[in-house]
Amino acid sequence: MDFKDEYKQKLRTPEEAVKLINDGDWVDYTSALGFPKLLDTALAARKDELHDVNIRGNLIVGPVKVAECDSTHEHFTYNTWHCSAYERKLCDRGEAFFIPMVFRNNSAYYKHFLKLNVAMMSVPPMDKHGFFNMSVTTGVAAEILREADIVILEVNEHLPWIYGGFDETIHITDVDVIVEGEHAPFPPVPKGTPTDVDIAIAKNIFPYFRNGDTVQLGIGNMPDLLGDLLADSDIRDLGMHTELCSDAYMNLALRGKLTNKYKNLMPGKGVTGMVIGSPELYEWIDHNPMIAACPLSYVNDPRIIGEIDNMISINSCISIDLYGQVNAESAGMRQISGTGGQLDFLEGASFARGGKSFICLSSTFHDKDGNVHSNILPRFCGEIITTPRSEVYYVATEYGVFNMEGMSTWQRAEGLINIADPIFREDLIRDAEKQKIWRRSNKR
Ligand SMILES: CC(=O)SCCNC(=O)CCNC(=O)[C@H](O)C(C)(C)COP(=O)(O)OP(=O)(O)OC[C@H]1O[C@@H](n2cnc3c(N)ncnc32)[C@H](O)[C@@H]1OP(=O)(O)O
Ligand SMILES: CCCC(=O)O
Repeated sequence: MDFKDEYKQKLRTPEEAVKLINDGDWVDYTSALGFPKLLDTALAARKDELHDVNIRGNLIVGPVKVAECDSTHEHFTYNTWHCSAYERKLCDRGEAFFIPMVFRNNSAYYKHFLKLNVAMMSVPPMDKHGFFNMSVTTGVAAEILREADIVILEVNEHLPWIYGGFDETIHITDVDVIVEGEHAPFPPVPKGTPTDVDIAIAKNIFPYFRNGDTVQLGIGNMPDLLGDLLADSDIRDLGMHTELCSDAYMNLALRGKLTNKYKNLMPGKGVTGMVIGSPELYEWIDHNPMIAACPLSYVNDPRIIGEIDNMISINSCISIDLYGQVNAESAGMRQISGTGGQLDFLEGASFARGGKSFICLSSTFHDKDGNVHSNILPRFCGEIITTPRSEVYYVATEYGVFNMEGMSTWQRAEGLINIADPIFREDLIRDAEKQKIWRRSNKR
């Protein structure tokens, strides 16, 4: 059969497609812009006739109608692997639940442990060979589609087609149902304005970069800003191996700083799993031969990352305690984001020849009432530990950079207090003394 005929045969309305979902099913929306907006709306409209349907997704900017329409969870329960700013508000309101994970294992969870009845995701239009591209969600999509009993694709002409290393496409013969419809162009992801503190942290890390380094920039304001600083510098021939491709990489490439020339793994190719950013980024990445999208089971595998010479990993966190434990995902017990790929890249960069990993944080946090809190805490009380103290390498604040590798507890306390805000240092010293991690001869 001609692929176009097969396409027509599998074409349904969103309302017809979601009739395939039954009570007790597990449904998957993949991630970020893979979110199937029309199918979600159609599924939410079936609320009263369905019971105990669970949905998984992550990094979705919303609105997710199945989550918002049923706070009783009798009909729908939405579960996220990694909170976007929108999904953290759902969790705050009890309209979503968080699933702890590391991204390198995301495929394995589906392959070995999870029930999955229906996968529904957005994809760009089919090509002439009958393939659909997994686009900005390649990092997680292939395994989800392989493991689902039923695959429903929602065609969205605004999604870019991204060349891949492997597992970046699905053929129409493996798809059960296709839906089409109207989609608005993607709005830009809101970007924070860099603060003086962000700029100071980025400047502190900057001297550690060398021509030819391969760079992973994590999620958040600081990694993005560092990309801009690198683009303005005279550094040359950077490489890209990252879970998330953001605008920073596009800016580096357009300024001639990102060439992937000296990468010893996949030379000439910038490797990514996911893409989140501006409409310009989606335009730039579309059919761009310098990019190879691959599953996160490959991109985030510390053994793969460890093969990349001069691999530099930059990630942010929310708080760190005097023992060096890193919390990058919660404010107290409030779920802010997730472990994501932080641990994967920290481990991988530490294995790499010439590799380095950085955890960045502002030394303080100003709450909504204007009170100032130290982000360097004596000890954690309910915060989630994203990276254990044994895996943390460089830590950077606006006051400096501290290398924790091989350091004793008293050295960690001293090094971290030295990069805390001066107004909190005396209190932290007193806490360190109480916790028996302060040496009498430590600097005061
Ligand atoms: C992508 C790759 O290649 S691999 C891996 C990268 N991934 C990770 O490192 C995962 C974990 N890290 C992250 O999720 C992010 O880097 C973060 C959350 C640490 C920082 O991201 P940013 O977007 O810069 O965070 P931002 O400063 O906007 O704060 C996010 C929220 O946390 C709150 N918050 C931040 N710090 C604190 C604090 N110390 N106390 C209380 N709340 C806080 C903010 O108020 C905000 O909440 P809101 O949305 O209700 O206003
Ligand atoms: C795609 C970014 C999610 C993460 O923090 O790992």
